[in-house]
Amino acid sequence: MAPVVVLVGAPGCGKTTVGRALADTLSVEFRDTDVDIEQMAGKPIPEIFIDEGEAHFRTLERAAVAAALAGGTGVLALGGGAVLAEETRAALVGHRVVHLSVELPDAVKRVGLGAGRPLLAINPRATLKHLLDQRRPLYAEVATDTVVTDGRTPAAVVAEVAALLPR
Ligand SMILES: Nc1ncnc2c1ncn2[C@@H]1O[C@H](COP(=O)(O)OP(=O)(O)O)[C@@H](O)[C@H]1O
Ligand SMILES: O=C(O)C1=C[C@@H](OP(=O)(O)O)[C@@H](O)[C@H](O)C1
Ligand SMILES: [Mg+2]
Repeated sequence: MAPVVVLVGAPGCGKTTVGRALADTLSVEFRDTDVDIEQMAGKPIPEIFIDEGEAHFRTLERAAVAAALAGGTGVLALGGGAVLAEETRAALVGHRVVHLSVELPDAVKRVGLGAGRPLLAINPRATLKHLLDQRRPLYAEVATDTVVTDGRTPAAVVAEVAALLPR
């Protein structure tokens, strides 16, 4: 069975937060490929970046996304960079994919100075701007729906995503 919904979007758009709450609302399981990658590697994401580098992380991520899509968990959150892989974009065709969109001001506020995102460890604002510019077309390419998250609470976003799903 396919996941009920796959969430994509930039770091800080709320994939993990909204995904977990949405899964609760729908009484289905929640899966986050970042957690799966950490389990595969046996270490946190920042350590994978430090020890093996981003390319290795992306290899693990492609495998984690493919396994999770085949696994059929209810709500599936991807990492923000998963859509960079052509293979992953192709694998998402036919799934219900919701892009949680966020623009720079809210993304910066939300990711703050948190240590969990190695790509944003240096100059988070400039890096996020670059990531958003590079990835916006890729999120649009894979998404079946887009839900705006700027200035909205996670609960409001959850309700809008839930309303898109078949009952
Ligand atoms: N709609 C929202 N409004 C305000 N803060 C949010 C919203 N969605 C998520 N957050 C907060 O932003 C941070 C990043 O959210 P997270 O779910 O980890 O994003 P992602 O998984 O997309 O990177 C968390 O601290 C979370 O509580
Ligand atoms: O944007 C990215 O390339 C990344 C986003 C992170 O996930 P979130 O989007 O959940 O923060 C995580 O997969 C890793 O740090 C790389
Ligand atoms: Mg996340």
